[in-house]
Amino acid sequence: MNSAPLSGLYAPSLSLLTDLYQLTMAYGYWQQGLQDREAVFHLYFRRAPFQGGYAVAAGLAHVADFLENLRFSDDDLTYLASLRSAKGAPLFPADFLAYLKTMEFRCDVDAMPEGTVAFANEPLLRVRGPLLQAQLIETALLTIINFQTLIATKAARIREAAGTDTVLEFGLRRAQGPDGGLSASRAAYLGGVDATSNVLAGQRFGIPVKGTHAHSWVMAFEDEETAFTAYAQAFPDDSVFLVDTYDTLEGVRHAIKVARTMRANGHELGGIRLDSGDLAYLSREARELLNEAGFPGVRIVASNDLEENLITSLKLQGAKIDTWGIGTQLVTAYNQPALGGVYKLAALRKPDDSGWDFTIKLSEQLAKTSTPGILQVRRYESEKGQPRADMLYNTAEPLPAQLTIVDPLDATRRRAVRPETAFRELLEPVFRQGQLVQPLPTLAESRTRAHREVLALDPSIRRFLNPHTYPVGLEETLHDYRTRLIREKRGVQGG
Ligand SMILES: Nc1ncnc2c1ncn2[C@@H]1O[C@H](COP(=O)(O)OP(=O)(O)OP(=O)(O)O)[C@@H](O)[C@H]1O
Ligand SMILES: O=P(O)(O)OC[C@H]1O[C@H](OP(=O)(O)OP(=O)(O)O)[C@H](O)[C@@H]1O
Ligand SMILES: O=C(O)c1cccnc1
Ligand SMILES: [Mg+2]
Repeated sequence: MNSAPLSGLYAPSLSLLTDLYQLTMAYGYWQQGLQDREAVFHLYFRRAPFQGGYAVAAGLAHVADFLENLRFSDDDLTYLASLRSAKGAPLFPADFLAYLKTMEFRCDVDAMPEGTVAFANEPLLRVRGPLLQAQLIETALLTIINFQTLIATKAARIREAAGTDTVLEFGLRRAQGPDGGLSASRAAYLGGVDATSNVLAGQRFGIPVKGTHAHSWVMAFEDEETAFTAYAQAFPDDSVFLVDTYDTLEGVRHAIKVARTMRANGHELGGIRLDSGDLAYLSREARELLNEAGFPGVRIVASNDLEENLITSLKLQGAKIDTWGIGTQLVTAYNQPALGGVYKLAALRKPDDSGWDFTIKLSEQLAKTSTPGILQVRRYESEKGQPRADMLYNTAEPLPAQLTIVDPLDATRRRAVRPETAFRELLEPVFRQGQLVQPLPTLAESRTRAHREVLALDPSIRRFLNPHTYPVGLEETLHDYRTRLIREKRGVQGG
């Protein structure tokens, strides 16, 4: 069993997609009789990626798929039974494994729909249910949501830079392995690219697939013109010629020559691709050559280690590029290869079932201290639908009539909410008692949402350099409660 088949990616038996400590804690909870104590966890990140001002939530569809299929197969249990303690005894006793065998997922999950714009410290997802189960799923939820949210956010930034130009994702060859590539293609599409070169992603997720040809195609023929002619023969209406194998502008001239023959035969060349050199200069020169030759409709595709800042710079330089092909920088999130999303316990049912104990994780840094409660995120919006401020509040406590939002890092910064301000509640029911409440949005719908939500943000929050911090605060009574809890846990008797 040294090479499990890759074809099983996202297939039913991913129940062991977890860190060992989730299972050892599960056994411990079970041994202590705590397995069914009701618990609430929140999944959130503490800082938006890429030093940006926002993130695009992604991955929920795969989380739902994982949770719907969460059950331990005989193979899973056989494997767990084979694990040994330091002294060689079984790590997990047979009666615990028997418990896992019959266990059925029955948590409630509320989450931001995919494509929702999210900010630091806001729960993207909330899990409520038996402690053992809610804990057990931590790692799978984080690995799915951290990566897809990261890549969807990168794609949204690239979309921002590219404006209405076409963006193609070319990353599979440089992705973090086959699953990295597959997840990245999905998240990149959700975040705003138009198509992918990844055919498996096209098949699995219905993403449009697109592409040109490689240098090796040109090198396989005696000269460039022959290579272009041959490609046009194979794809008379779908040809984009890569022109930089030998000399880029010579390549453009060869492309024009072949394009003339194509036109004489009733076909049009789709585009040319530039993959090296000064893309601003070469694209301008190529555009002029193509226009002069009567081919203003032939598109110019550019690729070569592109990302949002380069696209912005090339546009400022007057580059004449219609389509951006982006690989490595997008699918590996090159400049920030991980999102630090975390999953924290925020409430536990009292042992006598008389109410909740709200829990907090302290940190030296106030920014890393968690927020207790059963949280909801309320987004206040202007009449035009522009987000103004987000408020986290505890749904387990009554809300006061007059709402005030407090900045958790500086309690002197507060704003009163005018009662007539429109708002949306961002966490929506996804699972109840382990059952999917309703079908999730399609990938295309989530992509539309992402586009709409990012564009609704003020440009000061979207900009790449030193973006403005979007206001996210705690409802005042929650803030006061959290402050009290921090004092108590630190052993300080506060008023
Ligand atoms: N006008 C430009 N302004 C800023 N950066 C550019 C410009 N044109 C290209 N670049 C970027 O500069 C980097 C280096 O380009 P260059 O063509 O030298 O790279 P290369 O990968 O070595 O090319 P080759 O395939 O010929 O080896 C790439 O990331 C490319 O996208
Ligand atoms: O640069 P990326 O954003 O990752 O885009 C994908 C790259 O993959 C292809 O070639 P490859 O890099 O394999 O070879 P090349 O650089 O010699 O063209 C393509 O020509 C791009 O350069
Ligand atoms: O179709 C292309 O042009 C392509 C595909 C993958 C990587 N680079 C380019
Ligand atoms: Mg390259």
